[in-house]
Amino acid sequence: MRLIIRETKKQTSQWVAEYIVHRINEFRPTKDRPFVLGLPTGSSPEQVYANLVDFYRNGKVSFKHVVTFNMDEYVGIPTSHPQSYHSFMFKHLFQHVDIPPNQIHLPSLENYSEYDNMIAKYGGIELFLCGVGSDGHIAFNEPGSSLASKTRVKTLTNDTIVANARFFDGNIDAVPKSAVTVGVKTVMDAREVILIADGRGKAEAVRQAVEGNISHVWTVTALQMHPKFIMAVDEVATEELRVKTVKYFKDIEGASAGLGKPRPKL
Ligand SMILES: N[C@@H]1[C@@H](O)[C@H](O)[C@@H](COP(=O)(O)O)O[C@@H]1O
Repeated sequence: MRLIIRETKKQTSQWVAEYIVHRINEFRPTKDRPFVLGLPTGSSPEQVYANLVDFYRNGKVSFKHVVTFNMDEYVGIPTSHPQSYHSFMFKHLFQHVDIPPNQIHLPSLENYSEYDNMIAKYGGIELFLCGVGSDGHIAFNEPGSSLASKTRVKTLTNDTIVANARFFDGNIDAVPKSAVTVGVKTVMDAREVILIADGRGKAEAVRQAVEGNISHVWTVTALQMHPKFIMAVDEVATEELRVKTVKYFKDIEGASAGLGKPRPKL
């Protein structure tokens, strides 16, 4: 894995957005060979989406030949609900860029059993952008989820319901109790995964992802087995990592960017 550490969330988001733009452009997508992008919602990717919209407006990227698959959606609220992930995605990204609506996919009660097949029909996901819950869940793969899971309906843990109540005026009762989510394997099947995490509240999840053992208790740890996995985090999200770990990743990233001083002996 690569661990990219930037001082602030703003800088981390900028790095991730630039990386996505670079990957889309390098791929040279066409109508017959679109770039398939997996996407998350949440506060973590918000700034990334704002940056992608800026890149689009400045002519640096087009989404005309990009096909998207979102990772999750609540069950029990209509897609038109302001807090649905459907609404979130249109508000922050889709309505501002040139992606054709028929190239946008979100999981639902109607399509979830076919969702992994739909992805496979496009040749699989090229790049999956993820966030992570403070309990280490990816998408809505809560602690104890199978690391071999595919898209399905999951019951949300109390921790997640409490964490997401901030989007429902702090009202825990208004938060849906279940969701449709891609599985851990759905994410693992992507050719590349990039995860963004920021803030002190994610520090333990980041520690587990980087230094922990692979475990279904912290489903993010499955990504240690992914052949092409990047974590992009801000400084404060590294606070539970060992100093040595942080130094190691900063050192190799600095060296590979040609910025590094000679590597100190650890
Ligand atoms: N299902 C979503 C995840 O996809 C998201 O990554 C996580 C973190 O959200 P945030 O980025 O708002 O911290 O929480 C939610 O429960």
